[in-house]
Amino acid sequence: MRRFGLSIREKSIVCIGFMGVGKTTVGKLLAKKLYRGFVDIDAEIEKEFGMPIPLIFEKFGEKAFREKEKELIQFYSQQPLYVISVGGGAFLQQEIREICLADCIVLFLDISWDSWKERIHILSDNRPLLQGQSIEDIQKLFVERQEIYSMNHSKFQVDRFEAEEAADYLADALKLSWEIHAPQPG
Ligand SMILES: Nc1ncnc2c1ncn2[C@@H]1O[C@H](COP(=O)(O)OP(=O)(O)O)[C@@H](O)[C@H]1O
Ligand SMILES: O=C(O)C1=C[C@@H](OP(=O)(O)O)[C@@H](O)[C@H](O)C1
Ligand SMILES: [Mg+2]
Repeated sequence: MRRFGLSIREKSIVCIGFMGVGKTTVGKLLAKKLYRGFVDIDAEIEKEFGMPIPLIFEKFGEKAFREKEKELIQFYSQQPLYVISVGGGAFLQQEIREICLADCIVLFLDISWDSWKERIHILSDNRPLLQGQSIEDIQKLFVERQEIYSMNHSKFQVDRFEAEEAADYLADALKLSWEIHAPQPG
């Protein structure tokens, strides 16, 4: 069921963006800085299936993964005061986009292709959509996905920031915007 009437301070923050941009890492740090709960949807999916993501894809298929992803995001997006890191493909599903954009603060972590390429060697192992793909195919996916990430409330370019610095900046910026949007006395 939907919760209505959450103030901007209470709404959960949903981190979106391409695989490997740092949604899980930065989201976790941000939650700590804002004294919020943290949930990583991929980690929850792994717990529910009792196996890592590549095995879920292999045994049950991407469709089953996406169904569980939707179910969990529909639940957590209705909880107040979380930072929710979703997988890079979650926003492909219209129902996920709509519920997150309606009820949460959607934060797009963006990165340039040149910076992203430097991370590829640490990413392929547990990301089935990167496995066996040429760099050209991955770049195509990267470019195609920009359109779904453009549906956000706020965007942060992570390229030149360490995860800790990015979380610091984001926590300060969010707190400032909450001050600005706070109801004025009288
Ligand atoms: N700002 C950053 N600078 C450098 N490396 C980062 C940064 N954020 C995350 N990483 C590293 O990139 C990898 C992917 O990060 P992760 O948080 O899992 O991304 P995502 O959840 O978006 O797929 C991890 O090894 C992480 O340590
Ligand atoms: O972009 C995607 O379709 C996916 C991204 C992954 O999460 P991260 O974005 O956290 O790597 C994970 O959900 C799964 O491998 C599919
Ligand atoms: Mg992640």
